[in-house]
Amino acid sequence: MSRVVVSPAESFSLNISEIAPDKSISHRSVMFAMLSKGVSEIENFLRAEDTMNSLKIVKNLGANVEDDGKIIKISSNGIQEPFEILDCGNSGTGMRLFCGLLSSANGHFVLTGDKYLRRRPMKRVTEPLMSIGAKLDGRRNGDLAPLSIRGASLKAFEYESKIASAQVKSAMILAALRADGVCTYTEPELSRDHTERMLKGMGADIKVDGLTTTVTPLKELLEPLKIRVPADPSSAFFFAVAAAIVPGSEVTLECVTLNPTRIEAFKALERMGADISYELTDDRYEPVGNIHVKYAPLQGIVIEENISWLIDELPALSIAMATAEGESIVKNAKELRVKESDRISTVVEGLRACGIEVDEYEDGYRITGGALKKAEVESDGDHRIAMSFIIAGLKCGMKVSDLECINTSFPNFFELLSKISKAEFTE
Ligand SMILES: O=C(O)C1=C[C@@H](OP(=O)(O)O)[C@@H](O)[C@H](O)C1
Ligand SMILES: C=C(OP(=O)(O)O)C(=O)O
Repeated sequence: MSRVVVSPAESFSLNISEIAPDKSISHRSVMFAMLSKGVSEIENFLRAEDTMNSLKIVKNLGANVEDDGKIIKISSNGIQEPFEILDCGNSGTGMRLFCGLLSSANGHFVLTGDKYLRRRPMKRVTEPLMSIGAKLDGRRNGDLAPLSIRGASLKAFEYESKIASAQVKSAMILAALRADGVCTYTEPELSRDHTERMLKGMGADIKVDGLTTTVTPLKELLEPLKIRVPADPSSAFFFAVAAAIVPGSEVTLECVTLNPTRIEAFKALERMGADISYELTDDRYEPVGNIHVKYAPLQGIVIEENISWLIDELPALSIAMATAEGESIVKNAKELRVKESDRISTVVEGLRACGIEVDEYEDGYRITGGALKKAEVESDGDHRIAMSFIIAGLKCGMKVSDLECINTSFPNFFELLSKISKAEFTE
């Protein structure tokens, strides 16, 4: 299944309750279980490559994992030095958060990943961690994986980050839990806050005041985590765009996290004209609920603030922008260049292949909405690019190649797509 030809869709009306579970929360759930004194129970864990790699790493670090296929139970007697190299696969979240978790653990650890992850910058975590005493190294002076970590004693810190990154923030919060005094971390814009919510829910002393998070190191192990992972808004968003661009369509996306740091792309789609409503159904670690999206003609939009709140959805949003009336601009989104692919280049090249006028900037792009035409697009090994252009195919037909990457975050994507469109696979 390395290439797919997608046919244009007729109007559809769907309820989807099987959107892939949240990737950010799934990674964190298995890592944080290692900081607790009892048995953590994780229901609806994302069984995709990125998060299964994190689960495997947690096992290699000595956790006791029982999995009946529905609930994963994890208990730990503390992090053990592993016999294996720890392979994070394609996952930036996995690699960067493990750096924070392992920096203070007893032993030697080697983290690696696939060829895409091994080209992504790691200095953003290795540098601040090393500044508080962590012993890390990697290719290009600690910027590129494979990374090695020798656990060490960490000093208390007051760190001001220049980038709004939940991965960096989470790595530093995990380090702070084992530091020798109270720590503060300040970010330039609020990034997704699952780490703070989940660790607080487990009893950690974490206070958030605007952009500053204060962490008091653990005096004892945390309470076990008992969580049902909600659906991932970043995965749900592909089907939101599908409903927003196929005239006469509507979709209800069930049990999605409604965390405000995660649903900004839905808000942007709403500002473009789509008819969107939200219904809260649960609120434990996270607000969770249903999102209803109904087609309406779209207008262009400018996106320049709170970029980290919709960074992963920008490729899919750019498909909506390409079908909208008028111009859309994305600015301040340089981070897109260091994701699984350089998502500014892959979006720009893909849309140009579909006949859309696009200007590329260092930190974003300008899209002039128009008639998308069928083209052949390569994903460059990037799941979000592959799924975004498949969704564009619902409008005009599309051939997309290099599809295996979709398994990193959304293994049942094609099963759900088949409810809307005919997809034919070729080698
Ligand atoms: O913390 C997380 O779970 C994530 C944070 C974001 O990355 P950055 O921290 O690099 O912005 C996001 O792009 C990634 O998909 C998941
Ligand atoms: C950027 C992403 O993930 P990660 O950084 O964890 O590889 C993503 O899923 O779009």
